[in-house]
Amino acid sequence: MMRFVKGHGTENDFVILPDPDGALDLTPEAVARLCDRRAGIGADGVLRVVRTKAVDAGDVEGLDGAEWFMDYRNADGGIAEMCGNGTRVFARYLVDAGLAAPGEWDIATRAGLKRVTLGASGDVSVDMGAPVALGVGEASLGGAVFRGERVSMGNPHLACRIDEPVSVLDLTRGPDFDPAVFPEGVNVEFYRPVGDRHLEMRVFERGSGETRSCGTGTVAVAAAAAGEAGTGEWTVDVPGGRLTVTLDGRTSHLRGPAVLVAEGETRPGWI
Ligand SMILES: N[C@@H](CCC[C@H](N)C(=O)O)C(=O)O
Repeated sequence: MMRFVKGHGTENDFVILPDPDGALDLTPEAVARLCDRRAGIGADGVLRVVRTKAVDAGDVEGLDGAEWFMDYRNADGGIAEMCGNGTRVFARYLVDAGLAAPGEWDIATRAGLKRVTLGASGDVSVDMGAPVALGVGEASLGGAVFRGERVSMGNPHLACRIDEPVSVLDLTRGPDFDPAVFPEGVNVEFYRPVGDRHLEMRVFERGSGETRSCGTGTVAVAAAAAGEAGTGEWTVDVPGGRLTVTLDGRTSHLRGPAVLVAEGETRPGWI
């Protein structure tokens, strides 16, 4: 039996598993079953909520500055370094559960400490760190080749600018890419400018398929659209809503809604 909370950030949805002492043996198979939209609870990923001192986060240093570690898993059970919407929903959960106070504090992730800012309700903002531009790359979809900017947000992205509305894309199948260029896989974003510092975006996420939003992806496309010296506030419309990205040349911030919608328990023996 497992206690869970369900939440989302601009419809990028998560099963949240409170596991303060790290007692849960969370296998990839269990994650995939939880995220299954027909036979499980259904989600783009899992956020295990565990005390930093109760986990071994590999070679990531400096995490003990944060009480809570976000153990993020993709819907296919795979591990990802970072999830922008996940950190926002994770922070909302901690405040809602009385495990942290509204304000400003760090969450430990596999991509290092991420500082969140939130009130007792409303939007959650997270300092996502500096987007790292890695040069051009390409992916193909439905026989067409899309060139874009490779960007690391701790996790890998390919941000492809397109000229037509993003709604025309068929993302029922994922883009193909060269595994020699993206040995860890890649999250592929398609974006189009629709106004002044205003973009629309769709994404095909590594390990989850098309999702209705991706926080690291929105920062990656804002950074790609802004170019090298770009700073300022960007609005990014995704199928699940609207996110705001602020670039200041040193770091990036992601702001938007984070909502908890349900809680419950899995049936004994199911997982
Ligand atoms: N939706 C997330 C990103 C989740 C991880 C991604 N699928 C990966 O494998 O890198 C976000 O909001 O950033």
